[in-house]
Amino acid sequence: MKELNSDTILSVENLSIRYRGTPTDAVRNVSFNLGKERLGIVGESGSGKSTVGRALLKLLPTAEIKADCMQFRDIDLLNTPEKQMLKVRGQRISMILQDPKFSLNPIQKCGPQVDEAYRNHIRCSKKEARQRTLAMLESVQIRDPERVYGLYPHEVSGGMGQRIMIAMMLLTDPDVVIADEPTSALDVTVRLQVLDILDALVRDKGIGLIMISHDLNLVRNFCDRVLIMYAGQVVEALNASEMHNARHPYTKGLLAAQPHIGGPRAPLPVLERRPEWLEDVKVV
Ligand SMILES: Nc1ncnc2c1ncn2[C@@H]1O[C@H](COP(=O)(O)OP(=O)(O)OP(=O)(O)O)[C@@H](O)[C@H]1O
Repeated sequence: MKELNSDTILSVENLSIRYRGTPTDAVRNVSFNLGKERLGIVGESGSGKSTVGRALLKLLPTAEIKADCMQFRDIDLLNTPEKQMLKVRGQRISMILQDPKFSLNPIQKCGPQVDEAYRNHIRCSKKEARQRTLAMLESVQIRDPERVYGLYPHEVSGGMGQRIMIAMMLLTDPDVVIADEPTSALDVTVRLQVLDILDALVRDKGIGLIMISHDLNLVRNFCDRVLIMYAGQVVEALNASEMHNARHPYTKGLLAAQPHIGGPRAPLPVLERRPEWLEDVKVV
């Protein structure tokens, strides 16, 4: 196992993943470190972003995961038995998914679901869990937590549902949060509120946030660093503020394909893809 320096929470080296029964790796030789920062993983649909996120939590029962290193603090995630993974998952590394509708149980009120998640990890009375839930709901800017506690998932808006999911994920003070398209199902103003909450987690609690998205502009404006994925590989890693200096032709193509409001009217360029980009990838 590697000795991680104090700034590194998570370290991944040459991660490759192949789904059983498929002829090629869905993810190949992906490497990155995560500190107390916002790391974006961006790429088109099918490029392997979510597969990387799920692999970190070993949530891929139908895939083979190989890596030279996949380490969270002093835990070797690759070789950790499932029993210990249960303590890592949801407690020290949490995940938020795109649409709260699919994550919340439709036939149970929202508050008790959060209580239950807490009591799965921490031994405490129902009353203590309820108090913790209400405090967490308040911390994600839900103004009337008592009322929201008693609502069913279909009675809350998408933005409220996503905040409930974030509250659920924060219960155990995780060190790493993997947010997989957390705002794609939300409208623009609610999206900003949710990003604000995630941003505060990095600033105030010092978590490491992995933001998975296909939205280059969102990642560019929100994250500190960005990994660009193309067909299962990271082809470029950049500081978000240096995006305009991208060197890989795929990243340049993605940037050129962004529409500019107010600019001269012109057809958007077609995104070029070349098979040779996948041979001998050196992350630039
Ligand atoms: N359970 C599975 N079995 C087989 N192949 C899969 C499975 N899940 C994903 N894949 C394949 O792995 C590749 C990467 O998929 P993944 O969902 O990680 O991409 P993504 O970049 O997150 O895409 P999206 O933005 O659409 O979610 C795709 O080719 C996909 O078809």
